[in-house]
Amino acid sequence: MALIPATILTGFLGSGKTTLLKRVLTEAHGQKIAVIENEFGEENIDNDILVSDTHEQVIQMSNGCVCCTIREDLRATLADLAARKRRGELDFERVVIETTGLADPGPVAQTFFMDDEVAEAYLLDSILTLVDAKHAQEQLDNRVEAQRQVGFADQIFISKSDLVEAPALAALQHRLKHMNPRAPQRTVHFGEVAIAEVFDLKGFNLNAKLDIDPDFLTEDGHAHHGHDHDHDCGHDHAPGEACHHGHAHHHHHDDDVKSFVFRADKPLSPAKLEDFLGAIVQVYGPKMLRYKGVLHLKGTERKVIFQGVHQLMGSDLGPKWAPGEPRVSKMVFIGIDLPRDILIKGLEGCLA
Ligand SMILES: Nc1nc2c(ncn2[C@@H]2O[C@H](COP(=O)(O)OP(=O)(O)OP(=O)(O)O)[C@@H](O)[C@H]2O)c(=O)[nH]1
Repeated sequence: MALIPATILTGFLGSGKTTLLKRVLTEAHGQKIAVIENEFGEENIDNDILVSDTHEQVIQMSNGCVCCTIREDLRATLADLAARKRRGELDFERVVIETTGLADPGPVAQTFFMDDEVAEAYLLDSILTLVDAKHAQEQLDNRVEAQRQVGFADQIFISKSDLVEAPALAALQHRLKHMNPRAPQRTVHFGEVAIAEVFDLKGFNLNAKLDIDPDFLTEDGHAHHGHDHDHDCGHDHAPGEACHHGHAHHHHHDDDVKSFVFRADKPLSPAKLEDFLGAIVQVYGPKMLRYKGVLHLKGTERKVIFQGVHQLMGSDLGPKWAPGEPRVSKMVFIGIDLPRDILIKGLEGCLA
């Protein structure tokens, strides 16, 4: 049986998850979608909103948060849905999990890898994160959950851009890009987004490529993040405008979630790499939110697609390197206070 694609919809409280989901379900004529709703309270308001307008299967998981207390419920719900589909009792083509605004997407994503029954039935398509343009700066300053939701995203949707001025939006986009350079960003007005931009993104499975703006990489390659001039630098200038005072800038936000990229022109040794990454995830796994890469490994003519969440990692053989295509390994790491230099040095030590 074909794997059932699953989408995790996350975003801080009030960021517009339900609004977006409702739009998508309304638009998704002909597609049968099972929705797993997770809310804290007993009253599931979102559920009513969704059910009144659509004919989807909505499974409600209340009284806890899907990422912690009721994670076993999530596993059981997913397994049960798949079993009922197999038996012909339920008919659906994909699953959407809407998490609570305070959920950490990590454990939710891990459910798709850790449990055999779930892993055999589902394919995690992508993690979509809603970011509230009006409130995100403050949420990101104060709430680690909000940061992690951005760090995990395969696609970022920015809601409520109608409520902010263009420079504030640009500053937010800049900040998000530095936290997660891998996730494309797109503004959405009251959830208005084409279904093709929501489903089958294959973001998590990374079948295709790492979409990282090359200029961004050069900028980010420096140890000093001299680019966040637009916040808290103590000088009066418009957001987005560079600060012209001559002192050295630090990363003023001190966002816990940061990212960096490793690149190598020479092939990597599979054995060395496995040893090194295996050791690294033992130590830093809890801080490693997402890491992904396209690798050139010695001994294979095919690209190796590598990805992980916390301690769990996996790799797949991708397509062959095209004739004349530069065989460059690229890996992006997104995490909390990751020791960039240790990781980069270690990876350089893995060259064949
Ligand atoms: N101005 C504006 N408001 C929006 C936009 N998108 C959503 N909203 C409003 O924001 C509020 C919260 O939206 P929801 O979709 O309920 O947010 P949520 O993320 O599901 O909220 P929780 O489930 O409580 O975490 C609602 O009043 C929406 O109408 C937008 O693009 N612009």
